[in-house]
Amino acid sequence: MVLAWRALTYTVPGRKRQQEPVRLLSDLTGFLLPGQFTALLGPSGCGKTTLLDCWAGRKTFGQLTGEVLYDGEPPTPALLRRHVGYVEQRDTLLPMLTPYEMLLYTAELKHPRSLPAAEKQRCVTQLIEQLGLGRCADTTIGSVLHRGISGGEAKRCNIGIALITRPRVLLVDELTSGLDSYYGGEVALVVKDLVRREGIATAASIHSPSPTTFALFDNVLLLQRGATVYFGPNGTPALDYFAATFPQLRAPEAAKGLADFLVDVTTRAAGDPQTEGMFAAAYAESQLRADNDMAVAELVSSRQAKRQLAASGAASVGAASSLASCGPCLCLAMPLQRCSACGGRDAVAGGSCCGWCTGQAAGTVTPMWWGLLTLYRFRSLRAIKRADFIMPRIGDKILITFLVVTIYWGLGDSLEVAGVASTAATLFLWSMLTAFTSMGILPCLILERPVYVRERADGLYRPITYLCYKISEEVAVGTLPSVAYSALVFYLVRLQGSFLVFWLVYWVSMCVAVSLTLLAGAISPSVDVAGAVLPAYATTLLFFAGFMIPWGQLPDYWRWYATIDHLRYAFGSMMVNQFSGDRDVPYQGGQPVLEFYGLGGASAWLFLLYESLFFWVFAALTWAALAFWRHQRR
Ligand SMILES: Nc1ncnc2c1ncn2[C@@H]1O[C@H](COP(=O)(O)OP(=O)(O)OP(=O)(O)O)[C@@H](O)[C@H]1O
Repeated sequence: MVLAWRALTYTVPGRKRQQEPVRLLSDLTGFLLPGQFTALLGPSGCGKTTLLDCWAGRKTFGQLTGEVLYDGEPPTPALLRRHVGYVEQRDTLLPMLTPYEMLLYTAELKHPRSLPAAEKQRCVTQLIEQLGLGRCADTTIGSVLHRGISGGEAKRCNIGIALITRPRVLLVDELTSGLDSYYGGEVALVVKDLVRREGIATAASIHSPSPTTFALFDNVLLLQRGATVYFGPNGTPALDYFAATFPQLRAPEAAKGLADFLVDVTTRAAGDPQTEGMFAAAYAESQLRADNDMAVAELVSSRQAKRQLAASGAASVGAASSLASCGPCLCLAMPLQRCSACGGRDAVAGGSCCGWCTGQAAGTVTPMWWGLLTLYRFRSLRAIKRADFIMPRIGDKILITFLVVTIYWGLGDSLEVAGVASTAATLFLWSMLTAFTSMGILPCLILERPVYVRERADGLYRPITYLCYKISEEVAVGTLPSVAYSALVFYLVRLQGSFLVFWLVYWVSMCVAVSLTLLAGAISPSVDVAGAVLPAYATTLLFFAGFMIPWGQLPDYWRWYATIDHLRYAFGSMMVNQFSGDRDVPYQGGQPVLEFYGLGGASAWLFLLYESLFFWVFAALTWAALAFWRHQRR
């Protein structure tokens, strides 16, 4: 596949309204050819990452003009996901997996489900070998706090993720960042080897490569302030160009130290108003630019002609095979037809499919249930073995259960005024417990956001799949222990009514708290913001739950808030369960208990139903935030 770009310009709005838009890329033209390795070079801030983002279709704002063409055509999101591997600057690996597991996990979600498991394992083993990851294949990736594989191995693992589907174009940001010259060279060598062997069109941005590493690149694209300064072959041709165009510069002898020379002169020139635009202007006027423009025009038209030829050939094969469309969701018909939309590789021209059954229509190659299964298999099963995952979910509840049981031991069946008051306090405490303790899961939610953003952009799963995975994981971890805490509190405090209702209220509150916490995590830009917003919101709920101020004593203008306070339904349901029937005895001022708390005539089951509605509302809002709210502006 050939990647070509023509007259590419990218501008972002100025920081203040009155400010002019800022041009980050100016009139760039060039191409990446199969099997060639291109270095993206230039001073820090010259626009290397911006250009990679534009090629990979990852820009979320700003104005992009000009053309980015893959084999002569503007790319579709499906083409970018399938044929373009993008290794971003920042590592986005799952710390609890090993490199082998990380690659296999990605393979399970990026390859069609129809590809046999043995074939996926074979692809991963081959990649591990090609990337030289054999020695650390079974070492945990780790994180800053728990060291695992080295920085170079992590970089190679990230490159492996981009190579899983054997992309035709590979884009790598900061190929050697954070690595010493030896490991940087090693990573570059591995990529070079793959590029040549697999015929991948590859570009990598790089800072201060050693001469040996730089010599691995076939071409150089040198940028300065978003403009091309040089685009052409590496080595002597680059030196010759600079020597001929700028005889006043003292070029390094031969190609040794060429990368440093190029970056040094352009960086120095960028600081001097007299020489700032000199390099870009010279390139724009040069024969080299004219040749590059012509090469791009030829490449684009020849690729377009080739595609048209292929399309007309495919149409005639399709007509001859007379395959019927498999139509909407006729999943069972697909293995027989192996239609192009579902099978990808085993395409038979002429077949078509709605794609829902495979997930293709939603931008993934696997259906939702497969995505969920893979997330459980690779992430949840490992997470539940870790103390730092389990403790925030269980430890705090054990402590609160211990306190409630030891403080209110055996008081739950008392109908004295003091007994009723202490039981109401116990039920209030118990109904609000999950709203506060669920906050323990916030940090890990926000910290894994970069992984979510990358995996979603790579088409591994949809926001709904991720949401269902997160909710079900939390609920699954909390359900069994919830029976234990509820039973301890219910029977040891000697609470009355139905244990089933008591436990169900706790369980539904836990589900509501999970979806609320996920919502806070999804909309908050950082752990700090989420950590401030969520407790503040939960605290407001306490005032209107019906215990601190009974419903009847609430000012009229605050009743609306009590109506949308889910704790009110949790507390109300527990109170009705505890005090209905004979236990609804006269309480303060001679009023029956339930009437005093504004619960006269209320139904425990109906309140439970109201409370469960909050779960769906918060979950729907979380889905919308995951799908449409972009924290990353790039
Ligand atoms: N959203 C934005 N608004 C304004 N300026 C931006 C925005 N995004 C990037 N820039 C600026 O655009 C320039 C190019 O940024 P980019 O990240 O592409 O540089 P780079 O060459 O990759 O840098 P480095 O080598 O240090 O990673 C920088 O000066 C950066 O500050």
